[in-house]
Amino acid sequence: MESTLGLEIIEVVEQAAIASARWMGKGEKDIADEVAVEAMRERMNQIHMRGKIVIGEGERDDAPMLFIGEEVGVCTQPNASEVCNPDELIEIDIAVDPCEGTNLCAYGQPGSMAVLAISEKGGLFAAPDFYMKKLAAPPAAKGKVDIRKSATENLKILGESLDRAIDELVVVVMKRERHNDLIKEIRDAGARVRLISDGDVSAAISCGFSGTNTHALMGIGAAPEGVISAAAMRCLGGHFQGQLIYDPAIVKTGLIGESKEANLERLSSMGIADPDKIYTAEELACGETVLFAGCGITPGLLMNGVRFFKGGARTQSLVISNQSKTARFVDTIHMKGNPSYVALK
Ligand SMILES: O=C(COP(=O)(O)O)[C@@H](O)[C@H](O)[C@H](O)[C@H](O)COP(=O)(O)O
Ligand SMILES: [Mn+2]
Ligand SMILES: [Mn+2]
Repeated sequence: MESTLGLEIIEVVEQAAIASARWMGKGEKDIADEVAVEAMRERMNQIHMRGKIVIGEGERDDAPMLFIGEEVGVCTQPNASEVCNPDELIEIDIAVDPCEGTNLCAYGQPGSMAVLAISEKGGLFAAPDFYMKKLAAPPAAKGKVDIRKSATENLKILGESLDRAIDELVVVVMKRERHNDLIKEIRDAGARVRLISDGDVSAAISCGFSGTNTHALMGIGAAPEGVISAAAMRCLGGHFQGQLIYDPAIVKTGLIGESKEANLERLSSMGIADPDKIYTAEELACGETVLFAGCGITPGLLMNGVRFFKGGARTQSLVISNQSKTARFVDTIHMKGNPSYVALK
């Protein structure tokens, strides 16, 4: 699966990022999202694969989305067996966020990316559009930090694991009212906090790479993004844990169903027997083959954003694979028509 898909999915995220980047800074988050969805769908439907969308972020805020259950790829067509070889007919699951950080894109802020994760059927946790408490940390701290522990305890463990003083640690937290106590605790423990308005996928994955000056992600973000982050962190050998949050009183932004009771019922109807379960990266992305792909829309810690020039655009993408154990940064120039020059800078 990996050898054929690895390169093609780069183009899927590249096309989504280019489409979205045309709307960068225009204050139109829904359009930036919609064009990314369309570009992603169009490019995915050219790939010889039998794909099913298991996470299509967008339900929560009525954003345009690739809907859950949607089949994508040439081999989902009725005549698939005539045009696809048997390998390509194996069903694969796909989690997408065509424009992760729509606000960041719409307002020209760093950290917006087109992202997706792929695995064989059943290899990705079909997370409901709920919130998720998350803890991401570098590989050296994997299995040592624990979401059940306090931030103070985890910072101590993190410092020991990374051989750093606590005041040399940077923790990313989303700037939300629900995190006020957490932010205070991290600062009181001596670590530094980088507050972000959106885009916790980039923050989580940055923990998997040294040199990003990002040593942990703590706090509550969206569950679908948690699964995509977990897929990347599983491939990188980093630490990721997630716990679904179903109580609107904890989330405080209000966009989480009607009541705690109704949310619990919804989880149970989805077959989630233990709503408080703490999932590891290996449980959220449990497939034998797991691939993550992302392409920067606006510049971020991991990748450059899309840069347009007269004859096209230049993108930077990242594909991470648990099979080949590679994190491949891909720098691509997309030529439009017959450009009179190709800009390298
Ligand atoms: O920033 C985010 C928004 O994603 P998108 O809708 O694709 O632009 C995500 O990184 C966050 O994980 C998450 O959606 C956010 O935490 C939602 O929380 P809130 O704004 O408090 O409802
Ligand atoms: Mn998102
Ligand atoms: Mn999105």
